[in-house]
Amino acid sequence: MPDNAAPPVCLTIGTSDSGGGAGIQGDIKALASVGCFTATVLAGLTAQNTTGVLSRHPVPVDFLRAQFDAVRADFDIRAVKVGTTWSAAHLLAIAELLADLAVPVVVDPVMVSAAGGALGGRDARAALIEALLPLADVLTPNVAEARLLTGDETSGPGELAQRLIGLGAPAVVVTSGGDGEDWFADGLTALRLDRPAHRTGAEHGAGCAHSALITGLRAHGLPLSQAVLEATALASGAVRDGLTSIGRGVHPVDVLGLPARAPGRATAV
Ligand SMILES: Nc1ncnc2c1ncn2[C@@H]1O[C@H](COP(=O)(O)OP(=O)(O)OP(=O)(O)O)[C@@H](O)[C@H]1O
Ligand SMILES: Cc1ncc(COP(=O)(O)O)c(N)n1
Repeated sequence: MPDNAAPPVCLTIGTSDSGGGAGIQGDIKALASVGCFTATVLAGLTAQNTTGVLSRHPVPVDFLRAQFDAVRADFDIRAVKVGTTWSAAHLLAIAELLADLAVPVVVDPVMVSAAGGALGGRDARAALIEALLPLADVLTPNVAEARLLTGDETSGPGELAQRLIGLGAPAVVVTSGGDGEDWFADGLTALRLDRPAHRTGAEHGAGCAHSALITGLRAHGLPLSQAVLEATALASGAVRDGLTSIGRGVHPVDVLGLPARAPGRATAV
């Protein structure tokens, strides 16, 4: 008999953030916050903190495959997030590995960090559009990434979302960070997602949390539109509650309510 209380397993394919706020580390926390267990496939490592990306080290594609095979052989994966993936070779391998895994795939095409460091090569653009978009459940770029992907340097998030649908994405959320205007489109509807814009300076990891939360909520079986609305509200709350005492740059978001978990503060269950 299926155990309905068992946490669904999600897989995140992306890159380590040594600063702990974004990337794979951010994904694990965001997925845990919505009751998911997370398996990880690393495509690369960064030497990074809240002030920026200091150094980077892609993982060889063969070793990416080995991680995927190990995880796939042992877990019932319910949803996948693809984050920072570095190169066309990594993206093509990921598309091949995911081709027969019939679960929602959330693609967050990360190319720049909140603190400004480059996180991907330009050759990745064509591979992402040709190989990964056809497998995606939803694509979640920010405005800068949507402009890079479409080559449209001037349009706002609503129009960029429509353009990405035109490039083959089945659904898109274009996020606008502190500008507060995110847009959802799925080919049938286009919707502005109203949410507050918080000025806490704690946005490091917001985009990673947002796409990981959509992934986790999809793993629980929520319809895409509901998963997007809930993830938007939760990611926005994580910026509002961000950890402004941590780091000297763009502070990390907090999806877990860490201050309330300190010894003596936690509510007894
Ligand atoms: N200043 C803010 N106030 C409220 N919510 C925010 C803020 N910044 C980010 N968010 C939340 O985080 C989500 C992602 O936002 P953002 O555009 O900053 O992502 P990003 O980090 O640029 O994305 P990517 O991972 O694609 O690089 C938004 O949908 C929103 O819910
Ligand atoms: C390894 C890695 N992946 C993704 C991001 C983007 O996160 P953000 O734009 O929220 O800083 C990052 N900074 N580092």
